[in-house]
Amino acid sequence: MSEAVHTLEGWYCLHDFRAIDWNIWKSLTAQERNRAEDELYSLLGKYQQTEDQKQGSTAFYSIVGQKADFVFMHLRETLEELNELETEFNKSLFAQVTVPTYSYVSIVELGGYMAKPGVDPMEDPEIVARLKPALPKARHLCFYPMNKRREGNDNWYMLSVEERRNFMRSHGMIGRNYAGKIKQIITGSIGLDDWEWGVTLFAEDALQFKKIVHEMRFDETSARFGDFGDFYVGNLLDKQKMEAMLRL
Ligand code: VOV
Repeated sequence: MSEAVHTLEGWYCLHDFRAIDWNIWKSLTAQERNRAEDELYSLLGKYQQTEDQKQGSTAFYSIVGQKADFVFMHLRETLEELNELETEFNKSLFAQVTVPTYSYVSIVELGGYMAKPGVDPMEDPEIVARLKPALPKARHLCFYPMNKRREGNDNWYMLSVEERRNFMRSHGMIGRNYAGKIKQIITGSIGLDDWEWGVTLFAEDALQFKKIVHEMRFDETSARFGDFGDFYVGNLLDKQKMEAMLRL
């Protein structure tokens, strides 16, 4: 039996991917479209208020390609609050022109491989800020779920904690090369959704997503043990950008 790594958890996370049914959107009257947009923007205003009160955070991005048109990434203290957000949006007029295409439920996680022994991390404001972050408003977002492989000799969970710590050290060395270029939010989802982690990356330059995933792919941590779900990539949205996207 290998020793489980101690993890720290922060805010719960919901990635809510939606497509817009443009036929329905175009079939509405101008007045109905205005009402639907007003509701959406008032919800965005509420999300910003929650963020200003440090009670959570929401990232709002368009998604390029056919997998979705936009994503809300919500962080909140409890699963109940995420449920309330989802239901409140689903009841909105604007939701009636959207189609849910994917969602992911997880929780902000910091692994314990690099933890300083004897220090209570929850006393460290730095750590707490990383567990309950204000999500970046970077130009681009990339999301994908991933597992650590459990197949034959490539079973991450059968490795000793020493071996895993060494792998994660080399992973972290690569990651550090992207400090200032990529902000990563790792969310754990074992027991919460279909993969073991959600990886959400923020960058001003979308090419950096390709650079870091490519470089990590050659590192044994990912080369041997990384299994990946679908990738989603997109661009920062705000009220003005959404108005332009929705304008007929
Ligand atoms: C953008 C930079 C970046 C940086 C600096 C970075 C650093 C670190 C450190 C120091 C640690 C260990 C924390 C601890 O345990 O103290 C981690 C942890 C983790 N990472 Fe990471 N990662 C980055 C980026 C980064 C990427 C791009 C990916 C996807 C990997 C790929 O192949 O697509 C990733 C994955 C993970 C995961 C799934 C975990 C948890 C693994 C576990 O088993 O617990 N991560 N990550």
